[in-house]
Amino acid sequence: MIRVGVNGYGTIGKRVADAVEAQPDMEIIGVAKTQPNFEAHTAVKRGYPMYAAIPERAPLFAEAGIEVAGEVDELVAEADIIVDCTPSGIGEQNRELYETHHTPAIFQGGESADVADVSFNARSNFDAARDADYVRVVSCNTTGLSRVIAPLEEEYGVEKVRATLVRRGGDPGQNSRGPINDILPNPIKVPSHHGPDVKTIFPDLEIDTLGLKVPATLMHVHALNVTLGDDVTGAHVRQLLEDEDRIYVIPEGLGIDGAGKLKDLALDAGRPRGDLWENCVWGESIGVNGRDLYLFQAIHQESDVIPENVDAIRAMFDLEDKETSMQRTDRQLGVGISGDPSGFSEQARAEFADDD
Ligand SMILES: NC(=O)C1=CN([C@@H]2O[C@H](COP(=O)(O)OP(=O)(O)OC[C@H]3O[C@@H](n4cnc5c(N)ncnc54)[C@H](O)[C@@H]3O)[C@@H](O)[C@H]2O)C=CC1
Ligand SMILES: O=C(OP(=O)(O)O)[C@H](O)COP(=O)(O)O
Repeated sequence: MIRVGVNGYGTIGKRVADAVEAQPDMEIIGVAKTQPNFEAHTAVKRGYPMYAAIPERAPLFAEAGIEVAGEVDELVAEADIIVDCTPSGIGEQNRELYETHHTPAIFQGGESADVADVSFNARSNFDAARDADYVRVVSCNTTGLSRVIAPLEEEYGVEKVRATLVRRGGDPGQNSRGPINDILPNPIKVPSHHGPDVKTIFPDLEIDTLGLKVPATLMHVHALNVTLGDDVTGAHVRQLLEDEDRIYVIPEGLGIDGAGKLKDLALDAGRPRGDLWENCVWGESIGVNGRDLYLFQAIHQESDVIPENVDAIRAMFDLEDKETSMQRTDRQLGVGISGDPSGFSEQARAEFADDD
């Protein structure tokens, strides 16, 4: 049983904690937080021991009625691995703490690539993280791009990727973010940082990306053009993507015409926090002209990286091969929307219970 600590219990951290706890081969031994806000109370309700990320603030937790199990360095000392889910730039500062205690760590995509030995996407380079001490799970957008590029590259070869990323302005709780009423080229300079980030996973890939930010909190939407190595048909590409567990090809006829209805689908299905761990590719958008493939996909920024963090732990401890780890993660979480979108989580869990 791998003993996991989560440092930084916000949007990503709380989801990672629940996903780890749902696995049979790992457990949460504590989470570190800076303040006793509503998420701290949720952590307590879920039974996660609470550690003070900033020692001087420990008394605030006691005042809020939250028992503190210790300070963050105690959590780091006790854990087999820390998943660092602190805001961009803080993870880099924390690396010294992890090194001091010889505790391996996973960082998130807001950190620069050189924070870790390996940038990770389970589908694309699982084995690169084997036995690594420091791994960075790439950002939500890079994860979304990598999951599509990997099967295309394997099946047809990829000559060039061009992607326009329409990014949500902030997460639902980030009321200080924007824009509120604007459409921002962001970054204005082309290419955006996403292309180079994808190249941390596919070093030889030709890719240009453009980014925008819009007044939405739901999801990112990508418009993708991939020049493939072979002439293909749309139907062939569609089948290839449908065969990927972490890609949901949205069927025609469901009336899902945007990110809002995708989120409704997840909520109707009873998914925790309305999460959509899969890339959501509109089936109707998959179009081919010679070797040029086009498609639209929506990426749920708050949750697509969550299964990747679980797989990164298994890779770093050399617990499973890629396929076994990804399948186990997916089944425990309920990843994989299939025929009946209204009941997929329960169905996936039941299948797993049958298997084990
Ligand atoms: N929210 C998103 O859409 C995605 C975020 N990421 C990356 O994940 C990382 C975390 O992002 P979020 O969860 O969105 O941030 P967040 O702001 O929701 O959560 C970060 C948490 O860390 C806490 N924190 C701040 N300083 C700390 C410290 N010194 N020690 C311990 N905890 C501290 C904050 O109070 C907060 O609870 C970033 O690198 C981000 O770029 C990656 C994919 C998607
Ligand atoms: O890494 C992300 O996006 P990005 O790859 O577009 O920079 C995550 O969605 C977090 O982005 P944020 O820095 O806008 O919170």
